[in-house]
Amino acid sequence: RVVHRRRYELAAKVPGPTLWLPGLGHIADSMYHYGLSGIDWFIGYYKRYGNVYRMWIGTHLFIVTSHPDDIEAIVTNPALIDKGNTYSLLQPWLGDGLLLLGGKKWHARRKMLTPTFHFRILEQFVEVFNDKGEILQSKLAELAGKGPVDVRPYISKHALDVICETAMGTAMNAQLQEDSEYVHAVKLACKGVDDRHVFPWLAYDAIFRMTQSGKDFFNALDIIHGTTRKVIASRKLELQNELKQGGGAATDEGEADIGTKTRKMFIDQLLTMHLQGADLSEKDIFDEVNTFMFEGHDTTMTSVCFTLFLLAKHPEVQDRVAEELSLVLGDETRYTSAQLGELKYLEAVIKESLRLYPSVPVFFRECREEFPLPSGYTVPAGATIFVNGYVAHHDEKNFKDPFKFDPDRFLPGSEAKRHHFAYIPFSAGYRNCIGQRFAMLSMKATLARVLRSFRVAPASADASLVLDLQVVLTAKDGVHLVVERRQ
Ligand code: HEM
Repeated sequence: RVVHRRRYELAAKVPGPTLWLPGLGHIADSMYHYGLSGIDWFIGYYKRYGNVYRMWIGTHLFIVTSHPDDIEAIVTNPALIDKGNTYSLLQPWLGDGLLLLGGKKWHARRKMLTPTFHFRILEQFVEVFNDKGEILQSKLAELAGKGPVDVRPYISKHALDVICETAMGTAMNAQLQEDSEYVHAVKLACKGVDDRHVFPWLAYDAIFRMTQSGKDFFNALDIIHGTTRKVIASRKLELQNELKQGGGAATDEGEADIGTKTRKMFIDQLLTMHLQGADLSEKDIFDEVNTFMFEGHDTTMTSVCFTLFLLAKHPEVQDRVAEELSLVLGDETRYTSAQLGELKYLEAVIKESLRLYPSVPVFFRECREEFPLPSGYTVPAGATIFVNGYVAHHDEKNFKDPFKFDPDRFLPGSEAKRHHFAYIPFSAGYRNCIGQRFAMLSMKATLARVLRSFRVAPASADASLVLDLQVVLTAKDGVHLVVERRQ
């Protein structure tokens, strides 16, 4: 009871909306002011209350901050690595994968998985990016000259093909099939998670299971999990045979030897560790593969779509990108990781796009003990810290003219001028995105492929996007672009 009283006392010192409907707290207030979905309330609340404010959802307290000093103190604090219940809706899909793990288990797993994202391994994925990119290129060629079209389904299938091949070593050929059961299942599973975020009563399993969305969700998980299980079983058999023949030794850097073509994907690296006696069970591998599939698909897809939209709206920037591409890539049709590394302007464009439209705009930390924030307020024990990167990215204290698309902000040399924790599309500190370098490389490869061959334009001069926060930040009505062949 003392802890509760203290929580209410500390919460009362933090600004926030009046609770005029007990039990519904923030939800009622944000619906009243800003509607049911969308993210307008992020900026709305920032304007009303500043960088730090409180929210009650039911009886649970959230302290929201977008202050870079607070963000730094939070993400670099080893006592603040647990995420609590905020991600529990993903549990049936991802189990105890890295994204959801906490405490010592997370520490050990993170240490074990870090080498699987070594740059030497990522370099080999460029071949996959080339193969899948060529298919995307041929699909977009069919759209050229045909007027505005929603490019998202094309980019989405491409992203799925890339992650299936790199995470599971399996070609799903989503781009080549009209009706893939697996692709359909991934879509339904994402929709189920989205629905549960938008309609809070669906968070209760018993209610969710009675709805069509819930039935679709659990059927979809059966298909997704069944596929992961099958792939693990067959790759394990292959690896066991290869190990018997003397391959697959660990290198002195502790990473799995991925010398042969069939043994380079994430799943093979995890299975090699498992077979060599690491503390990584088959169930752990199952959860990690599902996590990579989930984290590595929608995030990059939505970011590529936003970047294409921004380039369509800013032809002068698109021309500069095209110039850089022709300078660095010449007539090459298969790109190398070294060439992709040289595309500094394209990199600045992607970073600026992630500033304006971060795929993962917010994240959470569970606060078990009172935590004083550098900005002045104290987070009570038992509250959840809500880090709002979206607002930090749109705060004029951090970025001049924050709603303007200006990739020059991210050209080499410019970044040193601002607070290191004002820009956090991949989070930062202990629990930053383990797939960050993979994501940047794959997005560069995709955008280079598209923009080398095509010019994109908006569907109309005043085209704009309605943002929606689903599992990731998305454009609610798709991304409609005119695609033309580049001469
Ligand atoms: C544009 C693309 C991406 C963005 C913006 C992004 C962003 C993020 C963010 C903000 C987090 C922290 C989430 C939190 O603390 O709750 C995160 C974590 C994570 N990301 Fe990414 N991500 C991207 C792509 C990827 C890819 C391609 C992969 C894997 C192939 C991946 C795997 C993960 C994993 C496993 C975690 C959990 C890390 C941990 O807790 O130790 N992400 N990502």
